Amino acid sequence: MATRVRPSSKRCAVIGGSGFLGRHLVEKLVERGYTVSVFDIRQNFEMPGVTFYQGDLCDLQALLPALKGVSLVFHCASPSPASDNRELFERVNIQGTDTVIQACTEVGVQKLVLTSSASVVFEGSDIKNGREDLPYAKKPIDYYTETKIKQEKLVLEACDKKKGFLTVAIRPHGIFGPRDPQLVPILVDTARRGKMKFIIGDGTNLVDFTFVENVVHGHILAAEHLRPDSPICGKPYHITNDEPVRFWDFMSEMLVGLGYVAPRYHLPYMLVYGLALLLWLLSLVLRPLMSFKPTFTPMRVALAGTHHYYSCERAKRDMGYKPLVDLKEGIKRTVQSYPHLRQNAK
Ligand SMILES: NC(=O)C1=CN([C@@H]2O[C@H](COP(=O)(O)OP(=O)(O)OC[C@H]3O[C@@H](n4cnc5c(N)ncnc54)[C@H](OP(=O)(O)O)[C@@H]3O)[C@@H](O)[C@H]2O)C=CC1
Ligand SMILES: CC(C)=CCC[C@@H](C)[C@H]1CC[C@H]2C3=C(CC[C@]12C)[C@@]1(C)CCC(=O)C[C@@H]1CC3
Repeated sequence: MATRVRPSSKRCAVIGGSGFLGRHLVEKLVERGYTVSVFDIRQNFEMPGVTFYQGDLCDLQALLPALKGVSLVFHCASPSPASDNRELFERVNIQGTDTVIQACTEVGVQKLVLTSSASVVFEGSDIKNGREDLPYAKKPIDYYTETKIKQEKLVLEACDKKKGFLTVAIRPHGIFGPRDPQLVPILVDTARRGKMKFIIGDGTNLVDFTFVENVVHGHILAAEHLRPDSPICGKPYHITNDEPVRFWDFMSEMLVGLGYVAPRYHLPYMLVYGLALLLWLLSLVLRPLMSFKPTFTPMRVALAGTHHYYSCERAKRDMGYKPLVDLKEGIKRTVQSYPHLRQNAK
């Protein structure tokens, strides 16, 4: 049993704090006067007011020192959604999250804020202004989503006012911004390989893309509203830019901002989805012989060709959430932050 140190309300830990969202969160917390412990499998920056603990969150003994004396923990670590390693997702997102809860209880952490995902309700068909009471996906579209569902349930079910352990889950959608390792880099890579010429479907599908600083704001508001008398205990909250946008308009704006040509030829959604499914099956069958990763996975095609946007009314009502940076400004800041990904960049 670990010894308990009296937790300070301005001391917090960010698990996954070296990642895209995690690092933005750490920077904002420090700006707001928090002392931060980062726990991550890798360390990629240094900052005054931040102590690093390197380790695997599945390892209880490695986690305990990082959480000791801390009253608030943010858990935003996950394997990349681009992976298809089922065992890794189960180990990190399910068993690892169980270990995080165990570590919090052992050292007397009072609040746990989980970064979940709005995709926990997404099954590949349209969601328009979806609220948090939508049922979890019965047929999750990939292992990432399947394990994010189980992870969210674990964290919300662990909320126990009597024991003084309060939890909440933030469900962002399509996070973008400076240093994002996924959306813009994958988009640019696809464009550079000449594969961003086509619009999947009629191009009118609306989607949420959320600027990273708004996601950070939602996390901090949740942490600061998490009290025994608060309605947010044990509940999930959508955090979005509250500005659903056509998926293909958003992608085109990013591409054109970086000097690439916007996609313009339309392809039928079902045709592309069918091809993506076929390629994915082929990659599974051929795995013992050769490894190839299709760019257009069934998940990405579904995300690119359907409506999926979510209401953040509950976050507005219960924690006074309002996006701080609008989509136009978010896109501008993101484009400016990637000079090396511009067309013609050396
Ligand atoms: N990006 C998005 O659009 C969305 C993300 N989310 C959620 O937000 C969270 C943060 O995502 P994002 O910042 O994009 O992801 P990142 O991959 O940038 O950050 C996750 C961090 O967690 C680390 N990590 C992974 N496995 C472990 C482990 N076993 N022990 C300790 N650290 C580990 C990663 O290290 P390494 O890189 O070496 O694996 C990385 O530093 C995730 O929970 C994700 O599910 C939700 C909705 C949308
Ligand atoms: C069609 C194509 C190749 C577009 C390139 C952009 C995509 C890589 C992104 C578009 C929507 C993004 C998204 C996620 C990852 C990156 C995209 C597929 C998530 C799956 C990340 C993790 C989540 O929790 C949900 C996200 C939904 C949107």
